[in-house]
Amino acid sequence: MPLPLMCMLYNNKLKILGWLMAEPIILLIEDQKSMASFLEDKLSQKTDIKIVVARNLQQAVEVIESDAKILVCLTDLNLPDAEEGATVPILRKHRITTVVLTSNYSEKIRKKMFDLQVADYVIKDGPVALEYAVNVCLTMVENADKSIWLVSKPSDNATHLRHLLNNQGFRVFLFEDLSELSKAIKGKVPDLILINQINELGEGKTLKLVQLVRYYYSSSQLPIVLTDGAENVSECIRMMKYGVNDFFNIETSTEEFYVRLRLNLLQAERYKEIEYISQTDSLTGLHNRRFFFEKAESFYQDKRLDNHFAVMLDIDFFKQVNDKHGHHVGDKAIQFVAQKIQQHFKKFLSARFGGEEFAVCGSASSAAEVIDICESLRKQIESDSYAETGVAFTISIGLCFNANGIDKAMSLSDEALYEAKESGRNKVVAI
Ligand SMILES: Nc1nc2c(ncn2[C@@H]2O[C@H](COP(=O)(O)OP(=O)(O)OP(=O)(O)O)[C@@H](O)[C@H]2O)c(=O)[nH]1
Repeated sequence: MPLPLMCMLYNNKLKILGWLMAEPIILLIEDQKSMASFLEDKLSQKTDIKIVVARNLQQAVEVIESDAKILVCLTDLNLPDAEEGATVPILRKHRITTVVLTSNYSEKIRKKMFDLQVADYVIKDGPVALEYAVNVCLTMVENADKSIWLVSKPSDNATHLRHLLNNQGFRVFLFEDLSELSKAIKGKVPDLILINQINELGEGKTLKLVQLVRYYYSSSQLPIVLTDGAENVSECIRMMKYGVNDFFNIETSTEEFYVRLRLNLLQAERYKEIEYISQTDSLTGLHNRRFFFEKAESFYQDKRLDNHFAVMLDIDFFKQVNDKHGHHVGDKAIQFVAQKIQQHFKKFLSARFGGEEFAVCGSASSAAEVIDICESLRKQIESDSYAETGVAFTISIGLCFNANGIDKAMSLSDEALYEAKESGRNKVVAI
């Protein structure tokens, strides 16, 4: 049922505390005005998600009971109407991922908070800690998009690990044996695999599992973390030589577990970013030349595929586009052609080679299919370029079929492109 809007005036700004429908928010519970606005500023510099500030437990409860979807809550440990973390059981009862901030360190309270399954417990002892608290909150929000495969037989330990992962907002999938996992790994992969105890799956099975995962994904692409007791440390270290990224001693603290997970996930994310940058042309988002040759090479060697084709294409008189209309219009023209190549050749491998030169290769059902695609691409550029980019231009296309290897394919399609240019441009030539 829609709730009425609830508002409060804070720092001369109107904060809306209720919505007509579920709106994702970050809830910040902090009684000190200056601290609340500092944290709110820091959060809003880093996210567009709405931040709702409550100054005490009563206001927080109003938000919790509204229709808002609370992605994460950053709460002060002591509030005027809730001392020593009395807010936390209420937040946890509503399954809200909770990060606790406190000014005084107490081991007893810290332990109590982790027993209440908070995602983190941060001591407000300076700007670095506050920055950390803000980053942790945002990491919790991002975790909702991350999946972790927990490999374990059902046990108390597995349930405990599952709770720890859920408290950090991860989506958790349980795998009880190797055969289940070997089927799943060929589909959508998780962000991390967590193996609960080395002998859980049976003698030698953990090594098989690690080898299986590593056959498909490197340790930079998909981290594997192993948890076990102190008695199995040497065996776990041995697994790290064969492809396990990290080992976590189950008897140590929850915080250590979370830090290790975060670092492993972060490393994999950074690797993905670097991999993407190294394979992609930044102007168009198409693959770059290096990636194209790497992929095309293996593709040409695949004997199961036939009807190989390779295309080279280039914008006609592109120098004039730049000279007459400026470099930024030239860039727009390149982006427009790239977008159309992606649409017309979406089943195939395409790339920008540099400048206004592009390439495509693949295995088609027939030569006629490829010639048709090239013709419709050429026609669309001719007819739509002016409306889309502010300058009318055309492209020339050269292509070849069944060449002996990608290098030969590229040089033949380049010859065909040269012929298309020499014989008047704005045409498709196949050799
Ligand atoms: N805007 C823009 N221009 C680029 C980029 N890379 C290369 N160029 C320009 O692309 C032009 C290439 O021109 P040419 O190779 O001489 O060929 P053309 O004028 O297209 O003539 P033909 O291919 O013979 O039809 C040069 O003016 C380069 O400066 C880029 O990333 N952006």
